[in-house]
Amino acid sequence: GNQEFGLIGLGVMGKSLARNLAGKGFKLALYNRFVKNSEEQVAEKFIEEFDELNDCKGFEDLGAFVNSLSTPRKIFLMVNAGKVTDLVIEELKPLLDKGDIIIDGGNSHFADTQRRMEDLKANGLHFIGTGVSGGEEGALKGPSIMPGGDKEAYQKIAPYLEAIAARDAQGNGCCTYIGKGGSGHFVKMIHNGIEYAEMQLLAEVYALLRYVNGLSPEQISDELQSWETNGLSSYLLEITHKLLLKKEGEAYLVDLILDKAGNKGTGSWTTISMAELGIPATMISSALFARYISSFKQKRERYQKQFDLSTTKQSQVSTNDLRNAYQLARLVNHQQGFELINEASKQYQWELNLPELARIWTNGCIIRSELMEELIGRLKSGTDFLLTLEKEELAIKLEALKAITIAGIQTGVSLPTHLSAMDYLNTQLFDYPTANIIQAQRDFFGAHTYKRVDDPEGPSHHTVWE
Ligand SMILES: O=C(O)[C@H](O)[C@@H](O)[C@H](O)[C@H](O)COP(=O)(O)O
Repeated sequence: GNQEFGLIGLGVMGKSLARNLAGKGFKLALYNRFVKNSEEQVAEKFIEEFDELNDCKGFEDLGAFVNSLSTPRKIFLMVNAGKVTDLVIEELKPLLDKGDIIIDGGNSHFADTQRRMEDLKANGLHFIGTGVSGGEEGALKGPSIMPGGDKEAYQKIAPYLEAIAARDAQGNGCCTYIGKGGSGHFVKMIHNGIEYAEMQLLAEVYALLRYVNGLSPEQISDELQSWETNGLSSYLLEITHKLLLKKEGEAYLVDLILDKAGNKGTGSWTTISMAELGIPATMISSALFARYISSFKQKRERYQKQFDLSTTKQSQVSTNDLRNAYQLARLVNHQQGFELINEASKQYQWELNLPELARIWTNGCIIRSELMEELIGRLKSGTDFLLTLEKEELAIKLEALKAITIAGIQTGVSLPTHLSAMDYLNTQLFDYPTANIIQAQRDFFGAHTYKRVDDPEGPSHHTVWE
């Protein structure tokens, strides 16, 4: 066939990516399985809707779709992660020829991607697991793309992915070969983890301004907008100050939204991965668990009703402190996220290029921000971003974070990510050992032994404690 690139799955992201690709002049074959009880042919109907899709061909027959593609075939899957992805791959396998390339753009788990890669390799087929970030609008106008897997195969699809990607400050595509195996989906997973904590930090800032300072959503929106000029600009800050202005009649829409946060899995995968890799990205796990706690709405209501405790009236929090605390907590969040990626790169021998990863996250993706621009440089000297701070600057921001977390504790306003940033910093910056007690307790009940401070590299010791 003559169609140069195939795309399977015309959901929200699939349609946006197809229009983006076609808008760049690529001749696409589009496939969407038959939708029950609907006469319409999804792909054909979609093609009729948009001029830029004129050179595209739509299919409901997978065989015809495959035959319409020039070889080696390049087929992009934008279907739900998990079983659906395996199903589509199983249907495709017998129709493909050696050297053909399947690209999975869904939010797949990196272990599934590695499994699929090995299975398809055994059939002479290439598999690229790629993170795609930016939501519906990003996919249409330029997402951030994180492809991992077979480098040779990537060279063959790079022209398509790099053409549709967002542009960084130098005009280069926010798409780069991430590394071997499931590394593309792994870094996308961590992207989402960092996203969770960034979103939660902003929700906590909102809570203090709303419930302690008594500001209206509009006033909070103004305050957050003013932060954009203080090196804090980010996509998430921007959408947060925008959504606070949305009204339904006289009511603010945010006041009509039930406070039970959903999740689709990448945050929990990140939390499992940090436990396996031994990297305490505490802010991400705190953000995930904040969503879990929020989902137990009735239980929370029962507690509030049964105990009806009053909280200490706290004077206003200083917005200066709030901004400084937020800035420091964001740095901790990004440091923890990149430490996790760095450790995975070592343990899984992926040799990831972290400054380059930060570069493709400067635009198109959900965590794009001014800070990410700065991190490109900082990552050249490792992931210890905190160490690059001036002592005075750190001391000022630490005082602010302390004031903010105390305000939360005083008033009962839950601040899980600000608090985990505060505690993470306390453990790093101040020498109040407690793990010696843990070691003694472990040795007491399980003879697990311990090292001695006067001989840290020496033998392990066991004590008969009683
Ligand atoms: O980078 C992105 O474009 C988003 O992160 C995208 O992948 C999706 O919106 C998340 O999966 C939402 O995740 P939750 O449903 O878990 O919040």
